[in-house]
Amino acid sequence: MKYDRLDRAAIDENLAELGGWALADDGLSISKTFKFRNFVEAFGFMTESALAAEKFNHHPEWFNVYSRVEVKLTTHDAGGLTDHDVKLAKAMEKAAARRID
Ligand SMILES: C[C@H](O)[C@H](O)[C@H]1CNC2=NC(N)=NC(=O)C2=N1
Repeated sequence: MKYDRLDRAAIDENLAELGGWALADDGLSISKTFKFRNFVEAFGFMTESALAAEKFNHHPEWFNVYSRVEVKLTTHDAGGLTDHDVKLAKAMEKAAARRID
């Protein structure tokens, strides 16, 4: 397990590659809102993301209402952003193939 915090240059680089993720004002987390056609699609995304999270032992903070899932990623053990957040964000992008915007 690597808990090294990413520096600002690494964060910016990864955010540019990921697309659509916003860095929090305090620089300690990234977030993105995913929209789906309905609750089943949103929950499918959450299910696939949950399996990736378990595999990585790295878990999202998230909030779901019907077809919308708001996601926030941070590494609690490191008090900020690490490679683990980037890895989970990439897995969530894959899981969100059926998003509508
Ligand atoms: C004990 C367990 O391995 C740790 O608490 C893991 C679990 N999932 C985690 N998820 C996230 N997002 N940050 C962590 O620091 C973290 N730590």
